[in-house]
Order: sequence, then C-alpha cells, then structure tokens
Amino acid sequence: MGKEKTYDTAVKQERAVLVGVIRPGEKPEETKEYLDELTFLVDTAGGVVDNIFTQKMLKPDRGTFVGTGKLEEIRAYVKSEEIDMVVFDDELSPSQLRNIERELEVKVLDRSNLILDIFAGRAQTSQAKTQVELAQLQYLLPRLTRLWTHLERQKGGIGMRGPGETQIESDRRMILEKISLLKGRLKLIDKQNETQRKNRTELIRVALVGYTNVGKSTIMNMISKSEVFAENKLFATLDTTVRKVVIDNLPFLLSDTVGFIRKLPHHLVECFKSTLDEVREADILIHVVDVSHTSFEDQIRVVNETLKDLGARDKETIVVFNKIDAYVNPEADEMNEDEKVTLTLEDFKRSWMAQHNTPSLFISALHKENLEEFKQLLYDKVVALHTVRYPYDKLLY
Ligand SMILES: Nc1nc2c(ncn2[C@@H]2O[C@H](COP(=O)(O)OP(=O)(O)OP(=O)(O)O)[C@@H](O)[C@H]2O)c(=O)[nH]1
Ligand SMILES: [Mg+2]
Repeated sequence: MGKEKTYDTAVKQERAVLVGVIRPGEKPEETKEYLDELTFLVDTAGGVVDNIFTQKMLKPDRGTFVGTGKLEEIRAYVKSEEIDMVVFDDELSPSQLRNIERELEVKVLDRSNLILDIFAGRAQTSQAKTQVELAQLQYLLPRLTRLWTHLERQKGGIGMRGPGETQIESDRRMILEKISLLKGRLKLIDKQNETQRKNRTELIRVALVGYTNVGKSTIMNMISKSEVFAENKLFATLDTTVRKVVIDNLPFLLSDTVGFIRKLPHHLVECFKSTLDEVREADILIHVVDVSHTSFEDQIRVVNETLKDLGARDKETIVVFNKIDAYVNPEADEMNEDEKVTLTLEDFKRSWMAQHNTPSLFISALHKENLEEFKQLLYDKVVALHTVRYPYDKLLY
C-alpha cells in the first residue's frame, strides 16, 4: 500500500455542500442512495460533506440547475458557514456552471468533475494518466470561462489536480493541440498493449467486472495470490491488472478492472475504452456484486448497461454475490441474528436463481466463505471453454 498515491490528510479538509434534484416518482431511498454515493465520492476525493440541499423539480433548471430561491439559500449557507465548495449530483452544462459560480462565488464542481479529479489522483500508469488527462481537457474545453479557477488555481485542492491549469486557461488552441497529442500517445500505448495481448492468446481470459468498491481486487488477490491495491474507497483500481492463475494445473488469465458507477462521465468512458479492452476481449466475465449494499440490484443494472455499451453483454458470465458476511435485511429487525441472515439471503438466492440462468454464487472474499465452490465453478467454465477451443491440447489432462 505504501507506494500508492493517497491524498495528504495533513492539509485541512475542504468542506462541501451537496446539491441534488429530486425527480418526480423518485423514492426517498433512491434520493438518499444517490446522495450517499456523492458523499462517498467527496470523501474519496479527500473532502468532507457539511450539508445537503435538495429540491423537488420536474427536471433541473436549464439556467441554474436548481431554482433561484434554492440557490439563494445555498449562497447564504455557503457564506455563513465558510464552505469551500458546492458539488452538484449531475453534470452541469457550461452555462449552468457559469451562472451558478457567478451566484455562489465559491468553487463549484459537478459529479463528472469530481470523478475525474479522483481518477487524476489515482492514475498510476502512463496509459491511465493519459486517459484521465484527455478526459479532463475535454471536459474543461467548453468551460474555460470559469471564475473560481483564477482564484483557486494557486491553492490546489479538489478539482484542481491533473493537467496544468495555466495552460488550460491561457489558450484554447493549446488545449486542442494537447488533446490531439494525448490521443496520439494513447494510440501508441494501445498498439503496444495489443501486441502484448496477442502474445498470450493461448490462455483463456477471465475478467472481474462490477460496480466500484464491490470487492473485485480483494477477489483478485485471493485467487491469484497477488497484491493488488484494495481499500474502502471508490475507484481504488484504475489500471487493469492481469495475472496468470493456476487452478488444479489449469492456467488461465485473470484481470482486475476499473469499477463502474452510475452516471459515469461520457468523456471518461470514451477515454477509458482501451483500458476496458480487457473486458471486451475476455472469454468469461465474473460480475462481482456487493450483496450487502442497499442498492445492489441497481448496481447490477448499471453494470449490465455499461457492459452493453462496451459490447460485452453477451459474454459468458458468472455472477458472484460478495460480502455475504455483511448482508443484513433492513426489514427483519425482529428476527434473531442467525435467522435474519440465512433466511433473507436464502430468499433472495431462491428468487434470483428462479429468474436467471446465469451461474451465480454467494461468497465472502474477506472471510473466505464458499471460496472452493467459486474456484470449482471457475475451473469448470475455463475447462469447458478450453476444451472447445483447443480440442487437442494434451497439456490439460
Ligand atoms: N465485509 C466484507 N468486505 C469486503 C469483502 N470483500 C471485500 N471487502 C471490502 O470492500 C472494500 C472494497 O474492496 P476492493 O477489493 O477494493 O473493491 P473493488 O471492487 O476492487 O473496488 P474498486 O477498485 O474501487 O472498484 C475493501 O474495504 C474490502 O476489504 C467481503 O467479502 N466482506
Ligand atoms: Mg479494485
């Protein structure tokens, strides 16, 4: 863990307020879930959430996202509580951002910007760094007239990490040049990676995919005895790691990939396409789900949609429900502890199995529960595929 980049906690944490719009028909749990996730993102970026403002609206206001009355309320709060930044739960258009900044006179971030900032702090390889930088520049290009960047540039902090701000502001043309330079660099890296991948086509390739923070890296470490960075923060993994794994003399490749999230900035998905090549070119996907998360079913949906965008939805998939040790049924307060967990998880299991044909498993990577079962299933799948693909391969038997 020592060599990983983490944020300096010695500096004063920036205090944030969050702003979300509640759409018609949105349930209170949903609103809470969205804002909890945004809180987690702010926390991951090194900030601390001081307060949350929400407004019920048919759709966000085109000029100022929330209504002017609400904005006035936020402004007063920001002034009196000396808040450092205001974070909106959706991507703001360039004009919304401009209007809001003018009104609030404080640093304004949106969800996309925040995610990009976290990515910038996490990127390790030149590929990841180039991809993030490209996404950040594409995000900034139409938003060059921001006010707070002038004031805050020297101070650094959340939203300010990444590509050089001076360049970004001084010349739009320079950004465009930089963008094309980065694109060229990415193309080169892609080519190198492609060659690398071609050199290992003999082995079956398995990729761990899933929502962020579900335990993909923990599973990777457990199965491959590797030391991939895992922690209770969003986007701990940015770079794909590939390891050769051997189960019962059967070698295959296992890769750990970047986690998915709701409303992933469009530019970021585009820029990360090549990181996700590993997913696109995998033979088998292990879709990891955090079954202890209150909205894990929504997360499954988000992951499936992202996989569809990548053209990887039709791959052979194993669904692994992880963190069964942490599963609690919120409605079963009255039952005793043991009953509560087994009963409700069993219920879910039954209804899931009845509705889906996908092979599914329930494990705890942390407590090493049902691990053998998991390895066995994985082994069976890899063998089956291997036998089809290399029918004469004696190595196996
Ligand atoms: N209770 C419990 N926690 C777990 C389990 N598996 C993983 N975790 C924890 O969940 C957190 C996230 O784990 P990671 O392995 O980093 O998750 P990830 O899916 O790789 O996350 P990203 O790389 O951020 O997308 C860590 O704090 C793990 O210790 C489990 O079976 N039970
Ligand atoms: Mg990870």
